Amino acid sequence: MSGDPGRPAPPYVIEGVGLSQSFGHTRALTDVSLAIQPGECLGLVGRNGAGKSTVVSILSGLRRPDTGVVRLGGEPAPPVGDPAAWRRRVATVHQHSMLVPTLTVAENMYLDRQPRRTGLGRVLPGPLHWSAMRTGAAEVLREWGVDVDVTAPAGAISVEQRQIVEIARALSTGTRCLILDEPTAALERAGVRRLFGRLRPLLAQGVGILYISHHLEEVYEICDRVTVLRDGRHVRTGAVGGIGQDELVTAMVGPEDPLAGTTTIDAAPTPDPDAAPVLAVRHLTAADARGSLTDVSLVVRPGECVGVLGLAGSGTTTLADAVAGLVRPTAGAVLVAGVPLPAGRPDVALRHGIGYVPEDRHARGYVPMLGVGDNITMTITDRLTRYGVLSPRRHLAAARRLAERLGVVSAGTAQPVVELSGGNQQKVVVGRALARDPRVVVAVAPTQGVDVASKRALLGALDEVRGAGAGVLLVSDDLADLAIANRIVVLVRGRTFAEFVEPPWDREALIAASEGLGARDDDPPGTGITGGDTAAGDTTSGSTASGGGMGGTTGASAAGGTTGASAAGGTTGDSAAGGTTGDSAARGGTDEGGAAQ
Ligand SMILES: Nc1ncnc2c1ncn2[C@@H]1O[C@H](COP(=O)(O)OP(=O)(O)OP(=O)(O)O)[C@@H](O)[C@H]1O
Repeated sequence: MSGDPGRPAPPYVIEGVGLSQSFGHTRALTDVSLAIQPGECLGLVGRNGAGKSTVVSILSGLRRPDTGVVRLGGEPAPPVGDPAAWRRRVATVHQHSMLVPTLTVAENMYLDRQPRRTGLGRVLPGPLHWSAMRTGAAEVLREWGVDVDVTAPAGAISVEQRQIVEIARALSTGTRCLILDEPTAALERAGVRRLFGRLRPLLAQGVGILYISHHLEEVYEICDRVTVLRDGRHVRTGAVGGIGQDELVTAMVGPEDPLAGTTTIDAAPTPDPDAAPVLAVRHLTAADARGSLTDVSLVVRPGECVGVLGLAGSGTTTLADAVAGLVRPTAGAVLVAGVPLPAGRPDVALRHGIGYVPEDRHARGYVPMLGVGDNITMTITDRLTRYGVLSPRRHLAAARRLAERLGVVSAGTAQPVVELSGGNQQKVVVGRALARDPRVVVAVAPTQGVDVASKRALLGALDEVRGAGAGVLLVSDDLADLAIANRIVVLVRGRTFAEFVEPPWDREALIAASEGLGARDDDPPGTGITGGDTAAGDTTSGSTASGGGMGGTTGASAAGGTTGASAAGGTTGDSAAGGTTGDSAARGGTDEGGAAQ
């Protein structure tokens, strides 16, 4: 590890020395070395395409480097091609789900190590002990606080649940070396807290962890040291306490990168409050395993970005899917520019101007073997044809323009998307959603897995769309994403719980609201949200003018329905809880009055 004066003494739990790897003309890694001591958590950071996942596949035994060696506990690693031997020594949670979707959650938890009933040793192993597998899996997942049916196929559970199953599976093998490649990308805050709560005792027991994340605050929270890669090369390694966040970002992007600290997102301009909504969601009710919706109403006006925040299972992704036609609601309506969309018809939603960035980019976002150009122009092929034949010239020009707009780094528009780094795949997905100049962009976690600088570029692209008069419905629990929002609607257990109408956003108030909590202790009287437990059916949601950096909030939820909005249907009522201001009610987009315009 060149340039690391504090290099720990061997034996290392895992050590990669002089690793180099090329893919065709792409040099993914050049002479990278890193090592992890027992009980140490090493962060590995770098921009999209810096080579982090390539390091992970080499250190997990999935790929033999062109040059360099891997040692585990000071000894040579098993040969590539003996995955079972590697799995006993190194537990890896990859960026892409490695669960077998057709097997049950319990079967996935015990892949390769199924418990068996007593047999006759090696000669005649006993039959699989299915009930032990189910009970064991349920127990581990209960410890993680995940309510998953272990007999359900892994393909049927949510992205977040899948990720937790993978992490729990990796940790339950008793390994001394754990590699986590963006483990929190699909986790909400409570999940991240739980994850860190699990990692700390493991570190105390001497397990070494390689931790990859684009969330730098996590690196500062859990890692002892951090290694920075740039363009496949080792740039720096040091104790996290000795490297400030700005320094870390500069090391990642390079001092002369135009994105280094310059691009900021300006405060969102206020859209015309009297403009007819470009998107209206009316009394939407939908059942879905990933979170149901009950009577949710909201509007998005031209030039407006409405953020939607909520914990996993709160219904935020179901709302996005229902607007995009991928979930069929049981009641309610979605209108684009006043025209009701038929339920469950994504093709019609697309034609009416909905651009969609799905949560699960690997399953729904792109066709892996198709090139960047084919993927990014997929929603506009009708516009690129002449006399029924695709015009190669127009196709190439559109592909280049879109890839450039999103800053997709690839070997060219013909490169299959499967070969791109995770963050660049995400840019292709966003590019595809924006290609058709949509009236409304519905984006779920659009910056997931994207590096800090590219994040600004992606959010900038959404901001631009909004600036050009489209509406944006932005579902994200990354509060940095929500910086571009004009309003933020918070869902709790499928219902609208609160609405924040005036930036700048108060981080703590947003988090509290998403967890169904009311005013913070330190809020002055008369400010903040007073929200009860929506399940109790007796919610009292107040609203306020801005105070303490928090915009006015107007709660609107549940059967109590003291705030008229969606539950009462039809009017925006003042809150009985007091503190309601005309401002928040007038601008509150959940009012059906707005939706009806
Ligand atoms: N199978 C492959 N075929 C061709 N090129 C590849 C392949 N896998 C990775 N690459 C290239 O190697 C480089 C490093 O990619 P890698 O996935 O390791 O980056 P990363 O740092 O993990 O990025 P991200 O943060 O976006 O996940 C990229 O230029 C990528 O396009």
